[in-house]
Amino acid sequence: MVPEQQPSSMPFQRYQEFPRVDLPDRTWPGATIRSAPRWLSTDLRDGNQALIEPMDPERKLEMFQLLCSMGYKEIEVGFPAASQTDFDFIRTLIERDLVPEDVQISVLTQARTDLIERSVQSLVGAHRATVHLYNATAPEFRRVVFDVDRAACKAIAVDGTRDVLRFAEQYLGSTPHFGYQYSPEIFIDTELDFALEVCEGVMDVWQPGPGREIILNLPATVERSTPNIYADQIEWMSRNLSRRDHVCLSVHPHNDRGTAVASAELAVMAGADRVEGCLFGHGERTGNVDLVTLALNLFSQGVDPQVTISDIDHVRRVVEHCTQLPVAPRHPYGGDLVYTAFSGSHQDAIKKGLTALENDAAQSGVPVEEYPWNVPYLPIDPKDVGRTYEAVIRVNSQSGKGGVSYVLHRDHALDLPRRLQIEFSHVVQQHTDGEGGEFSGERIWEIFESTYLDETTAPAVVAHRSTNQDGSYHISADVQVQDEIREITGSGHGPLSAFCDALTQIDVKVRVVDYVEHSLSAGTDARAAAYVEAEVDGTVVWGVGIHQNITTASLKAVCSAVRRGSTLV
Ligand SMILES: CC(=O)SCCNC(=O)CCNC(=O)[C@H](O)C(C)(C)COP(=O)(O)OP(=O)(O)OC[C@H]1O[C@@H](n2cnc3c(N)ncnc32)[C@H](O)[C@@H]1OP(=O)(O)O
Ligand SMILES: CC(C)C(=O)C(=O)O
Ligand SMILES: [Mg+2]
Repeated sequence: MVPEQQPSSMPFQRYQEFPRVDLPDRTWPGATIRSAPRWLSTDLRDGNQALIEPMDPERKLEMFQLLCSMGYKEIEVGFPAASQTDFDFIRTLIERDLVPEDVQISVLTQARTDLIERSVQSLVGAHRATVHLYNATAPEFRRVVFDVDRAACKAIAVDGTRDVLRFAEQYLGSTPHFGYQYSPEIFIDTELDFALEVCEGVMDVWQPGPGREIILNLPATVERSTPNIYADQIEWMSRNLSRRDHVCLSVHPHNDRGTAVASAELAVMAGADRVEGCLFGHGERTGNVDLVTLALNLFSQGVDPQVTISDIDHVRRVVEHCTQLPVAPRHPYGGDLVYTAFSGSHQDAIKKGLTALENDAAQSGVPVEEYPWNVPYLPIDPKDVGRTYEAVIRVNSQSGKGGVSYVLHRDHALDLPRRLQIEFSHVVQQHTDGEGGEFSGERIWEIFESTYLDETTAPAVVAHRSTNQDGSYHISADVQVQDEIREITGSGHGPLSAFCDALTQIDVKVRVVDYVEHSLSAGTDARAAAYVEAEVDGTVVWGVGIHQNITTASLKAVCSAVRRGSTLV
């Protein structure tokens, strides 16, 4: 019987269900995203206004240049009426000609005449610029913050739009590409018919038409609904807006419920043309929607994100420097740990998946980096975003043979036979259980060396000579036994059986059960690894030998098994 959950002591009765949208014929659930939406980065505005320490001009410029280099074409560069620093930064961008020809900068302003005038003034001389006006339209804001009715609330937006037009004519006559964006702030909580009415009023002033688009941005200023309800709201607006062909329908999800990415994706399925957000989800409170995740989610579905994130660590470093806030280790795509597997079964599957990918690519004659990606537990190839496989498999007490042998292969080109993998992973497990924490490649190698390659205890092959007569192999080997070197001789079908025969002269009884060898490198100083599974005094153990000479490597492997067998007995 499953234990019954108990009522919590939380005051959940204080909260209400978010109202649904009456849209029974909604179409978005059947949609697929097949192309990237237009992106707007608001890192320098919404992202910046939420920082403990807002960016100084150098940091702002660094962020702006990063965004341009990634391919963002619409960038909100500040709230110029808010502070001299913001105003001056925008002036610097324009006066020092730092804005690429194909990048449209935008500035945000409240719908207040003096603030609009100052905002428009900040854009004088820009090649491409957008003024972004907002006012809150939700009932609670109308009642509490502005103390206005619907008509007066709409008038704030409409009058503000007139101000924008007026000041643009006055100051920006020479700006070849001037754009306008309006946001009914708190759209998510605004009655849909009223949001529509305000947007229509704004459009009546702006008069969108061919060659004269308007951006209507519908923010989830505070994310309060499940993403499907936001998607319904967007589909409803998209269907009901007039002049739809000349409207760029934009969304601006925040992440209060942790579902901003889903909200943005469903909103695009519901008809949104454009998404506003910040790199790694910076922004007010829990942040704006994360543009990096959105882009790489598209990428992982075979859709060109139209921004380049080929070196995600570089993007992350710049963002961390500019925001002075860290990206969390588990942050999608960019966190330190997101391409790492610690647990045994994951490591095993990844290791097999990577090998299969290489084999499949080789068989079809396609370079592996172009071959369709399909590796368990890794939604994208870390290399596509500039990560190496170094950190993919890391070893701790949760790890199994796959991880340990992957690390040995990665760092030392050793291909341990399966049963040796099992044996050695138990050895490592004893250490991880005892010592705890993560085991580096160096630490694993140390354990491997001391377990299999340490020749300080007897027996150890010092030299060997052999002859092959009458179909029989004769060996004479100098073997270190305690403090002396003994010459032992033996015969067999090959070096291994002859050596095992010779070892009986020093009272060692060993029978080879399995033998595997492979080369470790190419060229004149090529080395080989030999693995011997042997029964030593009734115990079956593995031994490993590494040497330029493959016969020497195999004899060393036998001695390694003998040493290991005698310690275990
Ligand atoms: C959801 C968002 O992220 S919106 C963007 C938020 N970002 C910012 O506010 C950062 C920059 N803002 C600022 O620095 C300041 O707010 C300033 C300089 C623009 C204005 O400062 P102040 O004049 O002191 O006004 P304050 O910030 O207190 O704003 C509140 C006043 O503006 C009014 N107001 C607020 N938003 C708007 C708006 N979008 N349109 C018109 N009026 C508005 C309020 O009703 C209130 O008016 P009241 O004083 O008559 O009651
Ligand atoms: C100004 C608007 C677009 C905003 O940032 C919000 O509503 O979150
Ligand atoms: Mg916002």
